Amino acid sequence: MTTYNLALIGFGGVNRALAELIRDEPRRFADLGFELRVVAITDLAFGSLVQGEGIDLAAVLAMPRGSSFEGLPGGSTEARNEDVIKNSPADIVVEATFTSPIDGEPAVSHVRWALESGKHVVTTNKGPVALKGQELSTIAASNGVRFEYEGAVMSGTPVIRLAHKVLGGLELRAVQGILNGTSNYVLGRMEAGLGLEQAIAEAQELGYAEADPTADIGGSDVRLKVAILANELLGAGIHPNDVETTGIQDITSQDVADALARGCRWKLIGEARRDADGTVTAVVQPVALPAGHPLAGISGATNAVSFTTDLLGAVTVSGPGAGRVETAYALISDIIAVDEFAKGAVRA
Ligand SMILES: NC(=O)C1=CN([C@@H]2O[C@H](COP(=O)(O)OP(=O)(O)OC[C@H]3O[C@@H](n4cnc5c(N)ncnc54)[C@H](O)[C@@H]3O)[C@@H](O)[C@H]2O)C=CC1
Ligand SMILES: N[C@@H](CC=O)C(=O)O
Repeated sequence: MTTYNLALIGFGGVNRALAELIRDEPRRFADLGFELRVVAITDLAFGSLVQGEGIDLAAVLAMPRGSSFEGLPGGSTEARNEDVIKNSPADIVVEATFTSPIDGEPAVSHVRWALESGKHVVTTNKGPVALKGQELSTIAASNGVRFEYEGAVMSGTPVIRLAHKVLGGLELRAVQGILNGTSNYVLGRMEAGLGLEQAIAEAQELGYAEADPTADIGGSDVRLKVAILANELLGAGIHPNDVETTGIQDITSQDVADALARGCRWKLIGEARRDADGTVTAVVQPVALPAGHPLAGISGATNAVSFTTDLLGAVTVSGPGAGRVETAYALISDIIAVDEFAKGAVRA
């Protein structure tokens, strides 16, 4: 049985959910042909912890936020990310710190340090993928390791890998969908009569929202996801700033009620489309969809994306777009991809 040593960078909702799965369900991984051992954790709130023989996850998960790893063997008060990423005995670095829609930092540096140290990276962080994806994938390839990021779009619902593997041989012409769980949840709660702020607070409590929820409501989270899909699937080579973006911040309770009265539902739609001249146009905007539209019935934190293809027409995938456990699953699917690569490399 292969054992992969993990370094968890960021110990918030998603990485804690992954740690809980490793603690509670080792059989799930054994059935996949490997076991997972967490040898390092860093977080701004806790500091750093490196224990090469494996960290007692039950003990660290029981530590309240605000306590420190200092005092534990291999522990320190500060999140010594660079040292831990470069020098801990991890095979796979799991990056789940805050997403920065501006420059992707510090996650871009975390990913780069790991790949240049010959460590695989799995991440749910959209910043490095949307802003430096091509560069980081090139670094990964030249170091013989994987850079995997399925959770960057639609949480654990397979989108990127599915489109690459299962829609191969089709010409993709456009991608369009609901790509932010928080804003979709909030719009649904506003339909039920809640105010915007109250609905956002619920989404935060449920673990859907970004650390700064204006990224969800203002559209910058979807902008990153549209840029990722446009670059990955349409070969667009665009920057997130190329995606014209309007969020739902100006949609009022009255707008929501008026739409419902007309049989419509407001949705935040992200889209990238290849035009006749070959260029790709990408846009994020709220749209009041008629009830019969396939995306109108997508509710709560569920997301959906529709691929427009030449031979099949529209192919739509729907599933969770946010959530701690759901997103931790994306990391597991990435680790499976790393394992396939590692075993394939061994066989070769
Ligand atoms: N929660 C969700 O549904 C989804 C989250 N994501 C992405 O996954 C990432 C993690 O999400 P969550 O766990 O929900 O966020 P979170 O806010 O619960 O956790 C992030 C953790 O990272 C830590 N952190 C921030 N900067 C750090 C630094 N420089 N060094 C060390 N630790 C640092 C914070 O203290 C916090 O504990 C984010 O980038 C988010 O955009 C992606 C898909 C879905
Ligand atoms: N905050 C995001 C989490 C996933 O990317 C969302 O609500 O969709």
